[in-house]
Amino acid sequence: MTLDQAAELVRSPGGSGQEIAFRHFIDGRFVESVGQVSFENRRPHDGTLIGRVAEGGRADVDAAVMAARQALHGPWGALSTDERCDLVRAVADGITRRFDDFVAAEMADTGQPRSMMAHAFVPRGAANFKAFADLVRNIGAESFQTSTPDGGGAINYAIRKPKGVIAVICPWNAPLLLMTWKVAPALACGNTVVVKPSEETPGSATLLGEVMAEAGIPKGVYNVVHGFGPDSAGAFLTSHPGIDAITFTGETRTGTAIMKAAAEGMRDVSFELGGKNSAIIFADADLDGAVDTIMRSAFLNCGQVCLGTEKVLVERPLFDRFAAALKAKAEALRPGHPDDAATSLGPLISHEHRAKVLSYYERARADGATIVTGGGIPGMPAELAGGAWVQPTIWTGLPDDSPVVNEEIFGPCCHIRPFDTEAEAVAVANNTPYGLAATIWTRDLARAHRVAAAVEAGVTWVNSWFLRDLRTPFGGTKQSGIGREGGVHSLEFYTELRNICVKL
Ligand SMILES: NC(=O)c1ccc[n+]([C@@H]2O[C@H](COP(=O)([O-])OP(=O)(O)OC[C@H]3O[C@@H](n4cnc5c(N)ncnc54)[C@H](O)[C@@H]3O)[C@@H](O)[C@H]2O)c1
Ligand SMILES: O=C/C=C/C=C(\O)C(=O)O
Repeated sequence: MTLDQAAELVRSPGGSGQEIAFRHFIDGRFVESVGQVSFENRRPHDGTLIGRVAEGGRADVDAAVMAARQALHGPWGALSTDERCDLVRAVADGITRRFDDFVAAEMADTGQPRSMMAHAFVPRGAANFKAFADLVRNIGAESFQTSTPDGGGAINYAIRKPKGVIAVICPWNAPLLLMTWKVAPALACGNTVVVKPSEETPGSATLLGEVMAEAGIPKGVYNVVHGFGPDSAGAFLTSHPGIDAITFTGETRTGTAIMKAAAEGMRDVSFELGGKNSAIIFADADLDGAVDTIMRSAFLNCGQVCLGTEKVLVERPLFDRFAAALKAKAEALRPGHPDDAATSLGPLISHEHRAKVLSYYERARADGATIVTGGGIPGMPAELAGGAWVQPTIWTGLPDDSPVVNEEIFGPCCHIRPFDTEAEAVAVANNTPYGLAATIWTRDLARAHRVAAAVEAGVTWVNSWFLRDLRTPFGGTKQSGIGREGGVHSLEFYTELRNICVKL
């Protein structure tokens, strides 16, 4: 298949009625699986078939890792930092040029509204490549003037070398954003990558292969192998001896499995894992601002955002007004076709994931929740009835030990709980094995700083949410992650720092 054909197939997500073939992208070419095995890819908003996805076996993974190794020691490894960063920047320009194609691919794969994809998630694809091309081009390295007993002195200086061939394992909830958040720094630092997109969302990673070729990235630098996790491309990739490091975004329990694979051969890992994030809203908060923002942090992307809020803690004097205001806004959300401008709520990624979310809706009932709104499946028009739709849902009154307020649901739902003291709010927020994100709402900035430092989260927003400065350290504490990526912190993972001492 030529690159143009692949673009055409990915670009027209079923518009022409033809099935789209998502092939691997290995050594600069779109290829079928050696074993000719494939699986279905369906649209989450109506269940219709987008096409079939090649399922990578060991031979496909091996071919991709070999291509990445050859590129590393070939044309890619021979480039100067400036030449490499020029090419990485060209990828950002290529994504911008193909913006509509990426929006189409992400809408087809996730069912999310065009407005969200176009304004929130897809722009980050280009932004990620731009940020790291500019960072690596301009970053220096540390050195020391060292005293020596003979008085002659020495100079110690550090150099950064790429780690090698990086395995990039991606989730389905923000496919382009999250994959490029890893691929951009990996390439900018001189590595080569083998990407394993989620089985749910093959489109944008496949399309990016075309953009890489158009940008002049040498073949073998960026490779994509589709498939599943266990006993499939994911597990074959993370256990491949030719992989030098693994960056993974996904569920915490998957991280455990991947960490075991990484131990063989002592490969370094960078993990962005699950969360059960709290919003702490004090009585002096800007009520409208808090409601509008929690609406996004609880329901954006149909609640499928790792940084999203599922535990809402409200100081008692504000509790009733906050709950009523959030209920009204949630009930105004409109589920619908991703391309309908009136749509403000997309579906969940799959019927399998919907069954998981609905099991928590049932558990909330069993645990005695007051259902403020939602709790089931919305009535949808016939043409959308096959989609993985759920109602945005708000509960109050659950006990602190309910799984609904302790386990990650990853759906459009949240529990609102009153609190009376700052210490109580912090204790409830921290009562979780996760530690990914939190938001704090108060006009008392001394309290904001104090509570932000007390909450066990890798990322905390005050009077805001999901404001992202790509230079900041990003990652989870506790069981929400290992390592930090963002700005210079990404260099710590994607390069090996070596120290050289020269006797003067
Ligand atoms: N911390 C963050 O920044 C962040 C961002 C987005 C999503 N997430 C988390 O991701 C989860 C949702 O994504 P998901 O359902 O795709 O996660 P998942 O763990 O089910 O799958 C993620 C990826 O891992 C692959 N995989 C699964 N088992 C594997 C194995 N044994 N070996 C190798 N690869 C394997 C999958 O095929 C997929 O590509 C949520 O828990 C969410 O919190 C975290
Ligand atoms: O669903 C989780 C979103 C994660 C976002 C990022 O990793 C980011 O903003 O870089």
